[in-house]
Amino acid sequence: MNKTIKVTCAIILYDNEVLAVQRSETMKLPLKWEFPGGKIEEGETEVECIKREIFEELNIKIEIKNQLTPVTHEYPDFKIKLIPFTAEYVSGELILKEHANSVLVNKKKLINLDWAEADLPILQEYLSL
Ligand SMILES: Nc1nc2c([nH]c(=O)n2[C@H]2C[C@H](O)[C@@H](COP(=O)(O)OP(=O)(O)OP(=O)(O)O)O2)c(=O)[nH]1
Repeated sequence: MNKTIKVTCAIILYDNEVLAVQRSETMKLPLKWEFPGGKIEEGETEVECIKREIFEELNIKIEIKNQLTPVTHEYPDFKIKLIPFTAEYVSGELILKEHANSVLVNKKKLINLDWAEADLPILQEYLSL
């Protein structure tokens, strides 16, 4: 069995809207929408990971607010533990380094995007806050 990969992601508020990003055609889960983030590296805390990933992928700095409930999800060919944080934009110009697209969406409209499956419970929890 493959081992579970640990991934952090951030629900980033930017002028009262939430940032969602679309995976590129060449990534796993092509063209699915997700909260930006990535795999935890050895020796790194979850919070260090999410801040690093957001800067690497989007060129912005964020402030972490809260951790939401982690979700374990099995895709057909791999399994992840997705660890979500809420966050606020702090500084920097948004530059997409890896993703195909990004949108700022009103919280109530987030559900209309075609999300990576593992994100759905996270989205549900966030919408209930
Ligand atoms: N960053 C992020 N990844 C997510 C989310 N939901 C979800 O299922 N994932 C999956 C997609 C990826 O397989 C994995 C995150 O890894 P990554 O973004 O660092 O890796 P990657 O696309 O380069 O994947 P890989 O080809 O290296 O395996 O978690 C999410 O909301 N954010």
